[in-house]
Amino acid sequence: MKQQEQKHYSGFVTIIGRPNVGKSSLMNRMIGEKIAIVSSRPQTTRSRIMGVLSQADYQIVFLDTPGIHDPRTRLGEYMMHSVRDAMDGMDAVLVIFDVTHLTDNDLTIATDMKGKKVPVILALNKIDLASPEEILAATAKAADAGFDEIIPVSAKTGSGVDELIQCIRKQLPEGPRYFPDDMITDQPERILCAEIIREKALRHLRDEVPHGIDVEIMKIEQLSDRLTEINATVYCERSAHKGIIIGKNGAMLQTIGTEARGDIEKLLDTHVNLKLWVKVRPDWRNNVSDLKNLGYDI
Ligand SMILES: Nc1nc2c(ncn2[C@@H]2O[C@H](COP(=O)(O)OP(=O)(O)OP(=O)(O)O)[C@@H](O)[C@H]2O)c(=O)[nH]1
Repeated sequence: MKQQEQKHYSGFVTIIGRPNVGKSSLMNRMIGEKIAIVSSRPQTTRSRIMGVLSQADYQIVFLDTPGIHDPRTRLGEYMMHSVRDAMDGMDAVLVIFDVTHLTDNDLTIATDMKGKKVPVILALNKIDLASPEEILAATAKAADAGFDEIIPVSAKTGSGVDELIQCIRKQLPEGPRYFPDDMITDQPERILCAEIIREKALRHLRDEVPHGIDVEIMKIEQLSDRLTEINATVYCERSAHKGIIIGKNGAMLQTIGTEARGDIEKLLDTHVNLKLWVKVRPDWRNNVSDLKNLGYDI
């Protein structure tokens, strides 16, 4: 007797939230791999990053967008465009709030979304930092604001994450596998490598060098089955920053390089010979041709 074919569900889900609420962390937790970079500085995520979660009977394609914020520079405007684009053609929207910093302004998103006719799921993240009473109060506030599906989660501990995935899965229509099971992201390796280096740089330099850091991969060359050579340039806006990034006798750059190399070796599954340079590019964030050179699609 022919077995009845199992139904398959699939869809595109955009992730929206203010900077630093944990969008990248939550997506990484759901996908189970490190795709989006995570740092404690707001606005770490600059471009749309796709993550694919494939199971036997469903496939969820996530788009991680930059946080909602005021456009102040051209880069900021670009990020706002990504958020708007990310809403089009979506099967569901995942809104993420930080349960410890829930503002009335955040809650107006529920009203903004009402007209969109897309299922909206709210993840209240960072519940590991809140008491049960605080979580209950935040959930009640969000329900009053009009959110129908509210799931308290912690990207850090994983609590509530399975429930969140099931809630998203229930919103998906029947559909095909859009991507092969083993594909977890559409980001080219050079972007992932650049993001890893930028994450390490931001982690060590968060106070000394503000946001004007970017990384460009100049070369990725596979020298053998077991060794890849990567040359990358770290850009900063001021010459004073260059010295800080390099550090005393090159110590800071070496620390960034060593940490980045470890993560890149895991990602590429080969040994990596990583060479880093630091260059000053004044005002790169407002310069369209520099943004294009750095891979921003503007
Ligand atoms: N305690 C706790 N910290 C978290 C949790 N989720 C994220 N964080 C931390 O919050 C900070 C921001 O996390 P990200 O995932 O980079 O946040 P994001 O929303 O993607 O940030 P942008 O890229 O700036 O939009 C990092 O320091 C994370 O470690 C959580 O569930 N609990």
